Amino acid sequence: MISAWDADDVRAAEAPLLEAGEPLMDRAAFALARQVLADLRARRRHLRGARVVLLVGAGNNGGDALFAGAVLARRGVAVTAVLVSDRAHDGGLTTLRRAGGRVVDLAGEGPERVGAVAAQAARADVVVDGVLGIGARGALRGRAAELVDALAEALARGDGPADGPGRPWVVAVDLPSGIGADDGTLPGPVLPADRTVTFGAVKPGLLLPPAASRCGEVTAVDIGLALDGPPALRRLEAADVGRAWPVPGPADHKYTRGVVGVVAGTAAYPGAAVLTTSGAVRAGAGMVRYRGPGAVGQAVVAARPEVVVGPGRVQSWVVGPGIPSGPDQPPDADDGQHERGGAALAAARGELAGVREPAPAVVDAGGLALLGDRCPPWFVLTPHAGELTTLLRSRGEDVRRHEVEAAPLRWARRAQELTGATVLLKGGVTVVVGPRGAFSQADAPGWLATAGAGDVLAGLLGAMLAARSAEVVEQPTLAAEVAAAAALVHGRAARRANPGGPVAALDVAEAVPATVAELVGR
Ligand SMILES: NC(=O)C1=CN([C@@H]2O[C@H](COP(=O)(O)OP(=O)(O)OC[C@H]3O[C@@H](n4cnc5c(N)ncnc54)[C@H](OP(=O)(O)O)[C@@H]3O)[C@@H](O)[C@H]2O)[C@H](O)CC1
Ligand SMILES: [K+]
Repeated sequence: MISAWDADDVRAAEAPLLEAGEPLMDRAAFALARQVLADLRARRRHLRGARVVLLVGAGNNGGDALFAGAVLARRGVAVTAVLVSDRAHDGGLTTLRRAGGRVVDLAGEGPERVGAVAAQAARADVVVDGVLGIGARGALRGRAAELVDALAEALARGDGPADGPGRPWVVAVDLPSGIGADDGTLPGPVLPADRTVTFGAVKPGLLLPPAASRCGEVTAVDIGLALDGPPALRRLEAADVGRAWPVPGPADHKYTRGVVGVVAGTAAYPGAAVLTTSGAVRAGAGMVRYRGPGAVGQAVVAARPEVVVGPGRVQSWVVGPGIPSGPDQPPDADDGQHERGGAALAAARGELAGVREPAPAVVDAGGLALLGDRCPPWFVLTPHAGELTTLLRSRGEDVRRHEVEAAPLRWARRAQELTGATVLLKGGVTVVVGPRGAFSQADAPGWLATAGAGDVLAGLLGAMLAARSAEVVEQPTLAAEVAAAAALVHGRAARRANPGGPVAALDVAEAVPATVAELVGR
């Protein structure tokens, strides 16, 4: 598992060590230099003649870059520091100069110099982005923003090193300058990195969309910080999911393995019912019960003979895939699924006569219109950005889809606050927010953005929740972890279904058993 802490928590952890005179910046700078040397060696035969340009801001982020540059200069690398602010770390500057590094004071020169300096940086083997770290406030501004824009243009133009691979390798110091360290937003220009060397702890912004796509490979460096509070964000890895997977034993039967109730699909969208039940069956549900129109039930059983059509005891519900909602639907467009879904959610709340205990519920697509005011945390909503926007607006938030996509953690958190449910926001990177803490999962290939993939995820998640039904109802934070695990399995199944190529949603469901076997077998 990867844990990420907010910038303030990192600062609080740094403070006592700085007080005690611990050389945190030296540790950071040496680790950064070591990584840049390794990256240089991977890109060219000899260090001699290699060129590195440091983009240096006003604070300690720039300090890290300057001290690291001095280490490189002492190894024979031609190092140039470009100062983008009227201040720079004195000690770092002195050390770099003593080591033979050059300094260009771009902040002190006119804007006409920006293009030339950007062109010089574009010809370097490595550009080290040391403009801003966790001290950033808002979008990159001033000469730093001008230089990042000009450099991005030069790179897009194809400028690159004379004697090395096509373009400079960009290494971000602590984080790409200008991203939201805690929320992963991109308030302004950011120089995309090929690698981010982050110190003390991973910051949430490195794992969250949209900023995560600008970070490249994240290398975390231990500089001796003790972060003992709860992380702001976590990312499950394969081993975490394999360890937690409920492997059945000789005493198990379908009810201990978990029965999933599925209310999905309509005569107009029967495929969603097949995909959702397939996801549940292939994830190892003890049994799947389908609720819906007769013709759809027949299509489901034809595709998945394991599925039972009709009512009965369940340990989790999946409500909504393929069920239309919204004001522009003709009244009978849902084929009675709104009523069935409403009853299922009442049962999941433990509020339906004759139902013994509440059960976790996955609420997707048209099911989101059936929620009522408040939900228990064992309800997992699985909207995409458009559905989340509709949900938020229906609860009084004046938000647009592009704003949700620009700040997914913020708006998934808001939806969790407004509904009480656990929220899994689907996207290239999946963000899950529970009553305490959040997850970000980046397991899915872009190929998974295909019709029906969300239906398979809903069924897969339904089976995983059913397998731990009582636990999930008792522990309010567990649903978020199970949802993050489902996103990991879903993404890995898509990769397994057709590595590096297109996948159909049903292929993803078919690949789930082998994916789970590999995780459990680790
Ligand atoms: N604390 C330590 O000893 C260690 C810190 N590490 C590294 O240090 C940075 C954090 O350094 P800090 O000096 O706190 O802040 P930054 O370097 O990130 O930013 C400093 C200045 O940048 C200016 N600023 C702020 N926002 C913007 C913006 N949007 N655009 C342009 N410039 C901006 C601001 O200067 P002003 O003159 O505008 O006030 C800031 O003062 C951390 O990320 C690590 O890299 C070590 O790694 C560990 C030890
Ligand atoms: K930086």
